[in-house]
Amino acid sequence: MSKETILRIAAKGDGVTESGRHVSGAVTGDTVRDDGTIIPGPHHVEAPCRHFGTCGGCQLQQADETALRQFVTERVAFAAEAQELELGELLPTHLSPPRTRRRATLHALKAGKGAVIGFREARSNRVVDMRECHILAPELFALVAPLRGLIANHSGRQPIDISLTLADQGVDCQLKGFTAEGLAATEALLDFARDRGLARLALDQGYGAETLWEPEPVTITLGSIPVGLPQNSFLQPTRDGEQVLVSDTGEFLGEARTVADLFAGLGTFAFALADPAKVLAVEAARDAHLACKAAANMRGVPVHAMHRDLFRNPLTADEVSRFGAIVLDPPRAGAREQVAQIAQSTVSRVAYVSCNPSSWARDAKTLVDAGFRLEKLRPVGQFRWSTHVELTSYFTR
Ligand SMILES: C[S@@+](CC[C@H](N)C(=O)[O-])C[C@H]1O[C@@H](n2cnc3c(N)ncnc32)[C@H](O)[C@@H]1O
Repeated sequence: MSKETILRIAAKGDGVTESGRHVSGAVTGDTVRDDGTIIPGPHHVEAPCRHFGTCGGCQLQQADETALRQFVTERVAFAAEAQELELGELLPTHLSPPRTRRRATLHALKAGKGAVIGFREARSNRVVDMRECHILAPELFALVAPLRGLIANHSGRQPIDISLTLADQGVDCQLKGFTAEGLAATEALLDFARDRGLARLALDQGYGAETLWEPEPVTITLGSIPVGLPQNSFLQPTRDGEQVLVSDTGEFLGEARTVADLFAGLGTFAFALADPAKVLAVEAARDAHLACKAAANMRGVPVHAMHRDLFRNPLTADEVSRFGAIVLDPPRAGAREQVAQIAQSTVSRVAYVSCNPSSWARDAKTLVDAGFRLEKLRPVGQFRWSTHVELTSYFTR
């Protein structure tokens, strides 16, 4: 019987052999027989979590640190190669450690007299009843058992989505699909929030998130500025990952005195770069934009927040040309329209942070065709053990 070696892990997490065969569950260095049997190689480890294989939260726990790092690095490097981008320096890949995820959406259902709570199974609506988790920050995981109890005692039977975010004051928790009818139900929720020391508890009963409990305004500190945290706003998934993204952009653009932060969210990059730089922070989500604006005004930070849809109404080439540097961190679709304007501008320094190597590579090609050089590129894996990959990059001309 012939055998083949797994050379790399492909974008969706399968191992791939030299002949291009995809093998689910195999990692770099494994051997696979004709009948599909995987003979574990030096990078194949026992998954740390008992739920691995059923839980849809992780795809790559069978890969050791070296194989994971190689996967994240190659995802980014291959995307660059596919667009024939010439690279100055590939910076070391950053992987977030276990138990650092500071935001997650879990799902829950009543089951018999109890309840199940956890991530969904891959490609299924079934919820895995989470008894351990190696990705969630301990503050989030500590709420899983109490939430199971809360939902078990609840009268409704519809599925519930639970969004958890670790904010400055503790955990911000939103329950979607959880109905609280009557005073006793509301009091039970308030007791829960107080006893668990929640920073905020909000219910979405079909009319948007309504806050039940928020003893002091919930914030997230960006740079050194506490910024109000609106419900459902974007936040980098791990604190250590955010630090790498922020420190890279600071290093890339450190001397620029005027910066436009595009797709700015709450101001993750804007507040880190501001003072000495003056920063224009452009964002389409209204709540995030207002939170950024209020924090900048209250603290007297030189961040000017602008509410604008950069897909339909990107900063024009003339507007872009007024800045010493641009940082952009678009959603997964990338920033085709905005990058076309940057290409036509006279700006010469661009830091591009991305959560999708493919759309990034397409946009990077537009920049390179306009005379930019890709100076630096760093692969980043904040979603440890998953196939989501991020990166920082720096372009000059
Ligand atoms: C990947 S997040 C980055 C946010 C921020 N830079 C950070 O690191 O926290 C992308 C941001 O782009 C915003 N966004 C999505 N579509 C947009 C559009 N068409 N115009 C402007 N901003 C948009 C989202 O609301 C989100 O805040």
